[in-house]
Amino acid sequence: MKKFIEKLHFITHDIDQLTHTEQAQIACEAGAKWIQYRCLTKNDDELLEDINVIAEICDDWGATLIVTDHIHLNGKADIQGFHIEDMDADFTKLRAQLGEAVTIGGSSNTVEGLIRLAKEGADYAGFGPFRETTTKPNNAPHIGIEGYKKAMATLNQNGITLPVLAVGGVTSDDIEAIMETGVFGIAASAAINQAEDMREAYLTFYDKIM
Ligand SMILES: Cc1ncc(COP(=O)(O)OP(=O)(O)O)c(N)n1
Ligand SMILES: Cc1nc(C(=O)O)sc1CCOP(=O)(O)O
Ligand SMILES: [Mg+2]
Repeated sequence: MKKFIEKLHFITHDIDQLTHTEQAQIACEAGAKWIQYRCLTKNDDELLEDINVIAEICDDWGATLIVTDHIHLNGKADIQGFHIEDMDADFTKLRAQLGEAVTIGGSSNTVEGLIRLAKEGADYAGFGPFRETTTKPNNAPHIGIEGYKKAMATLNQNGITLPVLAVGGVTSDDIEAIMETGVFGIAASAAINQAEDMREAYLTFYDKIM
């Protein structure tokens, strides 16, 4: 089932300045239509407490709520989908488990990984890191502008239309060049939620992507 996927995904994160719910509220008030709640530090009760508040915010503002991992919470709150961070996860099995209506996104560091995600029925994929990210430092090579261009050309040659989002260390200054590579959109966290004015930062991203 083809799903609507937004071009700009805002990812919440454990930061000192703002709670996850505050981040979702500010992003939605600024126009966000896609919130990925990424919290890997709380127990289920605490997660559901956050998720129920964020789901209401998303409902009020017409935004899609995606939860990172924690697929056991499916059906326990008004969650539209899950972003699976395990790059080895079997998406065919996940689809069977979660059903057609649930949006399922995956991550990859390679074009081969993107092709696998597409074949296994992922609804979208985060492809990164664009450059170094402090949100989840990792050792994967940076994709960079040329990497996105090459990957998108390969996907096109193979007739793969999976929506690919650039992720990892993206700032508003990068948006134009990234979007010119042919990726579908961008997912970002730190450049928005750690900006001096989060609302302003979200709006800058939004204006440049849309
Ligand atoms: C849209 C989107 N893309 C990528 C990620 C991060 O996923 P991943 O890099 O797999 O996660 P870590 O293992 O680095 O935590 C995301 N959350 N959303
Ligand atoms: C959770 C996560 N992992 C990423 C990776 O590239 O592995 S990017 C990312 C979230 C986005 O991060 P930013 O704060 O840099 O926008
Ligand atoms: Mg990562």
